[in-house]
Amino acid sequence: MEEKYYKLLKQNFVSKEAVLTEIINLSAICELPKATEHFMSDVHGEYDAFNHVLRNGSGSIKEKIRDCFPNFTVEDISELATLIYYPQEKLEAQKILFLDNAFNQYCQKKLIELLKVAKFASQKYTRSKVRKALSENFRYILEELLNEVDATAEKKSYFSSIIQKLQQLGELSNLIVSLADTIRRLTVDHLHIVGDIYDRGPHPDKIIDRLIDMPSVDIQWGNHDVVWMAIIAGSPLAMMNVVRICSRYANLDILEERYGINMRAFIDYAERYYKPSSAFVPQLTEGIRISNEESELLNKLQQAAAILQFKLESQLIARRPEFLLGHRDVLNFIDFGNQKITLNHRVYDLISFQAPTIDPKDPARLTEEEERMLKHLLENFKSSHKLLKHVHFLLENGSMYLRYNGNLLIHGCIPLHENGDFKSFRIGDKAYAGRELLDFFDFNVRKSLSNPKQTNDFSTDLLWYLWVGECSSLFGKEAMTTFERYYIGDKSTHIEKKNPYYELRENQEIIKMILRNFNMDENGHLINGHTPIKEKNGENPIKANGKLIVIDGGFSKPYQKETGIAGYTLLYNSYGMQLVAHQPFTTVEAAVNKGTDIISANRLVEQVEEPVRVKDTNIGQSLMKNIADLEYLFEKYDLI
Ligand SMILES: O=P(O)(O)OC[C@H]1O[C@](O)(COP(=O)(O)O)[C@@H](O)[C@@H]1O
Ligand SMILES: [Mn+2]
Repeated sequence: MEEKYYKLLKQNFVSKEAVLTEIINLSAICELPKATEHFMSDVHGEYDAFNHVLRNGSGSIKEKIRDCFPNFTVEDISELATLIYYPQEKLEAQKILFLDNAFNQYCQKKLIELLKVAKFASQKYTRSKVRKALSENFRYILEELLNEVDATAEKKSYFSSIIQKLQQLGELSNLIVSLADTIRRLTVDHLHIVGDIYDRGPHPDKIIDRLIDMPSVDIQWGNHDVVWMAIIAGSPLAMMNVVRICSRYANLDILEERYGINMRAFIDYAERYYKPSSAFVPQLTEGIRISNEESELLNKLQQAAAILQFKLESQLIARRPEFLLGHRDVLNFIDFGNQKITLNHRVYDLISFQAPTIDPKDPARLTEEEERMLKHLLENFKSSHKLLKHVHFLLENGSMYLRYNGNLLIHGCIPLHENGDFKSFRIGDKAYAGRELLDFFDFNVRKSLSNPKQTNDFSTDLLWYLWVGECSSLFGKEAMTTFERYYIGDKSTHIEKKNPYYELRENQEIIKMILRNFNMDENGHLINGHTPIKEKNGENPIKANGKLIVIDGGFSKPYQKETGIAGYTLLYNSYGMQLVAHQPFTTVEAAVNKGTDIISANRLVEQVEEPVRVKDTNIGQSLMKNIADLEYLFEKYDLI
């Protein structure tokens, strides 16, 4: 086996010297500073804000400009940064402002500045990596220009002749756009999305399209992602939940326009059975207006989806006693005649509870019409090419957790008992806890999606458990009180009690224990999303003596009034980790025309004594293994 392996390896090299060259090349890469990782989470469909933070690299671009041009004023930095964030829009705005000649001069000046920044940003990469970051159309010209930007006097005319030619051919603007893209790509090397791309905001689909085009990205699934994935895995229950949330946040466009799902039959059904009710008034983001008619329709759709969700959930609870969700079988606790419900031995009045299609004797039963409609609608969802593409992207590039460069990334939590022990989830005679539990969930997410035709199988049902279950690492609460929030006035029933993890995670010993359970070094960090940090109440996103960082992006507009800011993102480069706080994003126009940025503060999480090098990273570890193999090959070259 060993021998075969080295024979194969040898085929990649024409000579012993070629092996040596590769060893030198890889060893040099290992000594380079570690590239920048960017962490975002809970983007919740807010494409413009997400796109802005992606473009400004949470402040990394401005930092590069500052380091490259120490004499630049704040205004100079902001000007150039805007051009790098939004090159197309910025150039168009400048064109209107200037006469032709002045515009050309502007372009020339900016091109030189951009080349200098690009050269500066490429310092920590190999030439081959920089070449890959240049757009194919302009690769040769850009390489020339990058080489010559600091040209000596005799080469100056060569440099300017290239620029003049580009100007004559009307290509200078395109080159600037391409160079700005390269700078952004060189500044942030890898992106982590720590869950919750979907729901509440209007454009999750655009976010995923953007992620698909990114060179290096991974995703840790959030509860709001898994519930969309569950639809493609065949769950009508997850589908009703998604329809309910889309109606609640006036986002039907995602389904109808973007994913091409025909909602006609469902709309018809909801119109026939439901009247608007105050608990179901759609939640609108500030500044968004809809007509009364639309609002009433969304109201009825939300009610219809909610009732169907509760029926299907009741069926699931009955067929999965092992999920221990019996106490959440709300429809079975209702006294329909008196419009009351008994929860935890207490009786509550139901408010505006409309259930026109429920048979009190068998409340979980779907009517024939509902059976047919749901079957049809599910087929519709499952034949949306775009949705399939997006879910498969999430599946292939995502996981329940990720261990990356010493850090552990998890959207929600690790379920714990109050005493800090791992809380286990029992299925049959096996109990899963900690890392084993997350591996079990991960395995079943993949299994359910490999059998999309099965709708009631264990794996598909488990995806619903991930949405509402007490031992779900994505939910992290005792129970989801959707029913109570809609129909019960007593607010104490609305509370969703968090898993003890959320208190215990303040303690660094707990985080170390979790890292050990994941077979990781205690020096690493745990990175979470999921829970908005209420900065205005003084909550600190850096916990457990710096070992745990919560980066709920707070992008979700409806939640910004609670948090007081638009949330956090994280950067990890060769100098350490920085947490970045963001203000709410306004519009692209304001960003382009006024240079409005949304970064309010950077906070150092940890500064390393020695800059982290590639050899200290995951990629570095595998490069070192390659080097060891190549060294062996080099030594025995003539014998193999
Ligand atoms: O405010 P909304 O959109 O009705 O959602 C409330 C529900 O969202 C949840 O907070 C889950 O969503 P998050 O993952 O964004 O926290 C549930 O616990 C809660 O019942
Ligand atoms: Mn979440």
